[in-house]
Amino acid sequence: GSVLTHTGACARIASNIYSKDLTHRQACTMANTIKYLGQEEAQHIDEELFNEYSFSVDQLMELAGLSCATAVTKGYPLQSLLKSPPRVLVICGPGNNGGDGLVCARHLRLFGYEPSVLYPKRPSKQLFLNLTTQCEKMDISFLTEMPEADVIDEVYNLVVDAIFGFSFKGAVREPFGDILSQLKKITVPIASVDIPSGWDVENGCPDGIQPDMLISLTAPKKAANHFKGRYHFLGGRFVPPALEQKYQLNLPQYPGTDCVYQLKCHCLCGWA
Ligand SMILES: NC(=O)C1=CN([C@@H]2O[C@H](COP(=O)(O)OP(=O)(O)OC[C@H]3O[C@@H](n4cnc5c(N)ncnc54)[C@H](OP(=O)(O)O)[C@@H]3O)[C@@H](O)[C@H]2O)[C@@H](O)CC1
Ligand SMILES: [K+]
Repeated sequence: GSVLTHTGACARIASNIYSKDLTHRQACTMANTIKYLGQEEAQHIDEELFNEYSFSVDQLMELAGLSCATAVTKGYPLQSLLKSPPRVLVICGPGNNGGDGLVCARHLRLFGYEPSVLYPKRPSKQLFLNLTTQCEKMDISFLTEMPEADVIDEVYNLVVDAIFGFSFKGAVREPFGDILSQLKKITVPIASVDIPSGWDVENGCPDGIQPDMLISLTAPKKAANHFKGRYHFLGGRFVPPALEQKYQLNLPQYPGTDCVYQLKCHCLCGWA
């Protein structure tokens, strides 16, 4: 077939599907060449990183959490925050997504923010105990219960959602149902780690939380096609080229030594 530039391909696909039931922006997102992963594919890549490439969870989680904290500094720089002190609420779930949240909180502290962590269901694995101790030793406070939505709006500048990632399945179980229903009521922005929590990993969730920022780790999951917030970042700059090729991830070139890449549409639709 004919060789199209990225911009040409994006514009062509967008114009073909725009007239159906998609917004121009959704069409452009889909037309982007970067691969959006299904749930099983994301889990296979994860297993391969650990089993074939011999990474440890701690290593990748550190880079994932650093990416999330860095993305927060780009979308919500300290000097732009409306409330002082620069408080951020980080909500951590029971799996590795929650671990990313703990790492993110620690780096946010180093970047000058004042994170508080809500970590209601803590696994007993040493990794999570260590990450918790590291936060405590850095004067990061742990909340004993989820604040009401109006309290969050009053006290915090934003919420980092590190509740569920790509292994989420089925109906939300407590205490996370209550937590997510408070998050649906807040007006301060939500930054979601990897997947907006409570969303189906592939199909999203039309009446779920609506984050302002999404940090996709390794590669976006299919749910990201339904993301309507302002900032979509790619993070987790640790994918070996051979693995990227095997799964045809078509990842963009991260700028210089940056650990995040801001995803935007490259056609001329004006979405930036
Ligand atoms: N390779 C990568 O890219 C890297 C990925 N990384 C990160 O790991 C994330 C994936 O982590 P993961 O596999 O540990 O699972 P995750 O999504 O955190 O949650 C599972 C937990 O949630 C629970 N749970 C599930 N469904 C539920 C429900 N309906 N209602 C309530 N609870 C429910 C379930 O609990 P249980 O079933 O045991 O009760 C389980 O404990 C990924 O998204 C990324 O952020 C980085 O750290 C490093 C490199
Ligand atoms: K999440």
